Amino acid sequence: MTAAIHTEGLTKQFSNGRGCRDVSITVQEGEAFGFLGPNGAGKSTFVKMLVGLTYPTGGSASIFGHPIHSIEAKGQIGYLPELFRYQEWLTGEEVMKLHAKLCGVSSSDAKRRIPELLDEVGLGSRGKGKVKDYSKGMQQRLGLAAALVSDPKLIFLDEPSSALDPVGRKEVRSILQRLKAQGKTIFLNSHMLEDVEAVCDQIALLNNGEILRTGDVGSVLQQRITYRFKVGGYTPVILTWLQEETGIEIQVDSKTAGSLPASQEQHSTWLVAELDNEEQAGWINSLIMEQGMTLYEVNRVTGKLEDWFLTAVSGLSHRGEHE
Ligand SMILES: Nc1ncnc2c1ncn2[C@@H]1O[C@H](COP(=O)(O)OP(=O)(O)OP(=O)(O)O)[C@@H](O)[C@H]1O
Repeated sequence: MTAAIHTEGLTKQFSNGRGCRDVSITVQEGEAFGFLGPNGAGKSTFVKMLVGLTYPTGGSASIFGHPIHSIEAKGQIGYLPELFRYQEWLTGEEVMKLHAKLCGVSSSDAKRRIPELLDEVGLGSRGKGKVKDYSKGMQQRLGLAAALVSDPKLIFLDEPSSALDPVGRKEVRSILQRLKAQGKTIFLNSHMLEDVEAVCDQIALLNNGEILRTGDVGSVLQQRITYRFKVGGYTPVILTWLQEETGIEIQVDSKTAGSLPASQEQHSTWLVAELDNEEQAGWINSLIMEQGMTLYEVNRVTGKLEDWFLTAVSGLSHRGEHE
């Protein structure tokens, strides 16, 4: 099967030495690919090369087997840029019509698709209003609808929910999941790791313009995760019982143990355990309470993808921005 995206050593070096270097990836049709990286890592530059907005200075790339910059490649893609800006003097509907026309969408298809898409991104009748009166979040929603107007097979989304509130972010996540279920290929640049976890199959982490790490989201999510339980009425006897009952290594968090006066330590203690899933955390919660301890708080220490990201970039001298 021809890959939706294939790049070999794709490079864009700006005159200041920045950009991205030697990026080789393959994204199969129907896959969702998450491109992560600190600010300035080169993610947008990479996408701009693939959608034909900037020319590579090295390497090669194809979209469904067609060289990037070819009409055949461009005919398959939709793109929501990171720094979106639409014609302020037009209405949302007019922007959509313009994009439909530029993409060669027939007027009957455009007439059907535009109201559907405006509804789907939550703009609905606001599509009749001028872009100049839109909030930034509304403009981003319009950009997402415009990226989908040609019903593209491959959609590049560069930070699609950066301007949205939590409700809007959740809506966009659902749209991405629906697009994926329809078999679309999605290339997602995002700092929203929950979105990447929910939607993507594969991920790559870019740092200083180069791929630092790649992974399969399923495997990353299967990794164990640290939970902390703040309890009252702790005794070593109960802890031993908990460990025997669950077969899980649960320990007093050494960061807090001994740091408080004995009286307070007895009153409130952090227990820490590496768990496979949330069900185990729930099980430990109920056992803690059954044993007469008080459960004050439960923390999932970090998200799993966040762990993967932070571990990869920790200790790097040039995180993101090149010197
Ligand atoms: N036209 C340009 N000329 C010179 N340098 C540029 C140009 N465009 C981007 N850069 C530099 O290239 C590097 C990569 O930028 P890019 O916008 O691709 O990063 P990014 O990973 O998308 O960042 P962010 O997460 O902040 O959006 C940065 O150091 C940036 O300053």
